[in-house]
Amino acid sequence: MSTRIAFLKGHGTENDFVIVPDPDNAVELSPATVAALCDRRAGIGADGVLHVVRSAAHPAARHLADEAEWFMDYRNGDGSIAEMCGNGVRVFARYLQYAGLVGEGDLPVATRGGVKHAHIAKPAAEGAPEGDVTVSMGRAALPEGDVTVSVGTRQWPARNVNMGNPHAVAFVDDLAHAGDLLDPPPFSPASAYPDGVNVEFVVDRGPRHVAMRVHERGAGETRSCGTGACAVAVAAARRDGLDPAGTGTPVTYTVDLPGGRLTITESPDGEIAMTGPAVIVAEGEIDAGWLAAAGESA
Ligand SMILES: N[C@@H](CCC[C@H](N)C(=O)O)C(=O)O
Repeated sequence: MSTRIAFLKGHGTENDFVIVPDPDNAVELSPATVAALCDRRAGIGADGVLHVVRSAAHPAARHLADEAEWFMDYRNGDGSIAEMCGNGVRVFARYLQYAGLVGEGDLPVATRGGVKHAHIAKPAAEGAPEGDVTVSMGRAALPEGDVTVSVGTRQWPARNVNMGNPHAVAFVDDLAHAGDLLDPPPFSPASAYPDGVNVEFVVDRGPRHVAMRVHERGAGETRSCGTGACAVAVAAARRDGLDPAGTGTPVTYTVDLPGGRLTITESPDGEIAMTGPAVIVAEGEIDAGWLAAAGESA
């Protein structure tokens, strides 16, 4: 009888993930096996994988074990590794709650971008839907330098924002101008993003309210990107002449994505909080033989 590996499927504003609970870091997840799991026709299908490992059991997180028991070993759908995934942290927290490993309230999560602090809210009332999850995402870095993003014959200046992972934020007149986003949008200069970039296209919806589409590095166009929404909120605030630093007043933007809505607040100390839903939709078992063969056939 073939061995089985437990998995769950979850999403945050429709940025979807295969969740692989593996406290002791015993499951071999090569780039090829991750890509096979995320394949929407031959696999389970997802934008990425959340490998749930105890920090003490993973070489990339052992140094964080005193601060956070759990490590989100995040992989993009193509098998590549990214520093951070904002929606992923919310879904990761929801999984730990679902599994009875943590309760509502505060939860530190180790990531390759450092320890992020999540807060799982209580439902609004008895029998109400699950409460949202808020994640302290750290500060945005805004490297100087002109960046240009293009789609077909159109091109736009983009703001370079780093949320632990790289983003290029372009304000456009119409989200349809981003086209079908099947391929990564070209950017220049190439030196701006030596490791690739997530590209956000943004339009205004009202005061401190924007809508966006995103082409994610390693995943293609997705229905939501949490780090991308934070990058967009900061870029929109600076464009609007708003910087909470030193003012004592936080700045909040509502960011609409194809898969839902996120609320992003930048505090006077620069810390960015992202709030949104996180949902576990299914659980099942993966045939370990299939997974091993997927890794070998790549
Ligand atoms: N969807 C994520 C971002 C995942 C990583 C990204 N594709 C990258 O390579 O940097 C989010 O919600 O932040």
